[in-house]
Amino acid sequence: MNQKLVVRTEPVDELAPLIPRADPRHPLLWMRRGEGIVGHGETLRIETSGPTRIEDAAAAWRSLAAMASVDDRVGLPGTGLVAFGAIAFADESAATSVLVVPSLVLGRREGRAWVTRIALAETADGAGGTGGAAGESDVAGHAFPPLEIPEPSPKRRVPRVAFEPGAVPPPAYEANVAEAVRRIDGGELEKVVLARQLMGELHEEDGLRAVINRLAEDYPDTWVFAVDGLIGASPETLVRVDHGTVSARVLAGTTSRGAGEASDRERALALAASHKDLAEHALAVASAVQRLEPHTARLDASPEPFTLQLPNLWHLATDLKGTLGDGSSSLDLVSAVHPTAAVAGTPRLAALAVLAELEGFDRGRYAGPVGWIDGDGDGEWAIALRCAQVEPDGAVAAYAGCGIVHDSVPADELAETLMKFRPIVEAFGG
Ligand SMILES: C=C(O[C@H]1C=CC=C(C(=O)O)[C@@H]1O)C(=O)O
Repeated sequence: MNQKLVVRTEPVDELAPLIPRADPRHPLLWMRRGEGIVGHGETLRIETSGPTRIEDAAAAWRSLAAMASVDDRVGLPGTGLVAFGAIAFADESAATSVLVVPSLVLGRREGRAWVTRIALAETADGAGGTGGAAGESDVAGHAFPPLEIPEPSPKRRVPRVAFEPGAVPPPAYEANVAEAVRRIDGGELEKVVLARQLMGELHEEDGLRAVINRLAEDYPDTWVFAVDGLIGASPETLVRVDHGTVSARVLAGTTSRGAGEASDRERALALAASHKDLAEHALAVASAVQRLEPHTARLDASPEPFTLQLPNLWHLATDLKGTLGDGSSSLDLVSAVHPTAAVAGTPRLAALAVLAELEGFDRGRYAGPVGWIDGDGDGEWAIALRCAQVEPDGAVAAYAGCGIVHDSVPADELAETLMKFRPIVEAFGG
């Protein structure tokens, strides 16, 4: 007996707001501006690790999807077969990379709402399904349990997690930045992104839904995610594939918000004119373009970086848009672009070596790809920034890092990590 996935998506009346319907203990969620998908249960998971973790996940997903029988009566991004994914940053990380296929997905997009059910079914002949019309009849023959849509739960206060410096406390971070600048000046590399960690403990087992809710309320324009304990609100789209179109948003270069309107505008203007930030940004754009180009028939970048306003800071941003040239899935493109110079540096290998040496801790899934993929390979992936990994024992590790170039100043970079920690620390009640 072989097994294959049977999938049915059907329209339902409004599901808004989505977050109160998420699982409070094991939330699975991908959302921006109130739209997105929430997963419940786990029909199966794919776990990978090591240098080929993304390619292995992409290949496993391709064969699973090819065998699935899908009856999708809505046909929007995020309907039909989907998996939520979180990928470790480094080849040598001890953290696993996962694709989680839920048993129930609740989704909202473009004013429409849907429910997807995903189950494993035995195939008597061992041959599996082939999708299409035959696949649909397989779904029709499958007895899904009666549909139970989780009711929204009342809003709760966020849990209180007290964060302490973890790996690379502030003085060590400043020393790392100074050392990175020395190496850059010595010609070893052009840019390296150095991170540090905060640690805390979550004592409320079912407190994560409130954390996610706070992130979504405070940072509605970011990708709010929860996948296998990785929780965050990232402004950076690593890559998005939708019916042959490809897009990405590259971020690098940061400044604080001003206190009043005039000073805020001045800060944004200064960022847009800062040689240091423009240089840091250009390297991040170049790395993404160079890696995406071989897979696209066309790829356009916004001509000048623009300033992206977030509640906690300003970023320099460049949007990339293009068309797919080679039938890559979104995970294939994730594999091509990760890690960009926004989270590693330039040249890539030299930067990875320097960051591993200076940081000296395992980033886990921080700065790795996080998102979802569907049965056709389309999907949306962000870089896991402004995030924390919550372990089953309640340990919470939050991360933030900065791009270091030749004129970086250690105290300024340390201050920048504080700005970047703000969303996740506040969401945990800090
Ligand atoms: C590495 C992080 O941010 C990256 C993304 C945007 C801006 C960045 C910067 O200005 O340094 C970083 O490259 C982080 O938030 O931990």
